[in-house]
Amino acid sequence: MQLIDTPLKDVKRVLPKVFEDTRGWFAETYSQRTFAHAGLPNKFVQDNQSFSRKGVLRGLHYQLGKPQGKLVRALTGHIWDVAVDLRRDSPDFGKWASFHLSEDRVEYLWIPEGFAHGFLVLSESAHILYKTTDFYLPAGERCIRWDDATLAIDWPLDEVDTVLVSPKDEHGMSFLQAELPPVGEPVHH
Ligand SMILES: Cc1cn([C@H]2C[C@H](O)[C@@H](COP(=O)(O)OP(=O)(O)O[C@H]3O[C@H](C)C(=O)[C@H](O)[C@H]3O)O2)c(=O)[nH]c1=O
Repeated sequence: MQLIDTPLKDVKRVLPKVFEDTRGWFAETYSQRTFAHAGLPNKFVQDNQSFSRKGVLRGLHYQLGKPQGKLVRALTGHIWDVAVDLRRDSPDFGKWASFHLSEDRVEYLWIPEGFAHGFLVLSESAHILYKTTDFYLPAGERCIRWDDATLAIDWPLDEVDTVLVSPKDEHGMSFLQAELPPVGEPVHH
């Protein structure tokens, strides 16, 4: 398994070893042992999967109270995935980075607790699978608007005809008003 650093401290691209043969390919896409050896968290308690059509934008979401580290993968389709560092004690506080996740490459994006996460679907549709390090806590859910002026994320809107955002996300907070994770959030794995 290969780990690749990203422009954001602690966000990693994770590429499991792929065994190709004349039939196709096989990969151990998750192994508690392999992740532990690589120094990645290996205690995931929930798997999520969402299906979205082209132009759907989900995010920017994070959770207070039970902060969730996320291991994100595109099973089908192609997304423009975004992580935003909300950790006030991080040198990358307020910084975002984007990543192409697609069915063409067996790749996870590891996004630690303390980040907001979102994605835009660029393909006709996409199935996104992600593992989380803590359970869903509806009362702890927070949303920062995808088009927040301070973050100024340059979503590739020219690659989609329309953008479909949930009513909840339409009413997200601005970055400057958002209730941010407490500093030094206990990171548990
Ligand atoms: C996140 C979640 C949602 N739900 C229920 C609550 C709603 O009735 C329904 C859809 O939820 P929501 O509209 O929040 O789904 P997304 O907009 O895809 O939210 C996710 O989108 C971004 C990209 C993320 O990184 C988060 O994992 C998550 O916030 O599923 C659950 O039952 N469990 C869960 O863990």
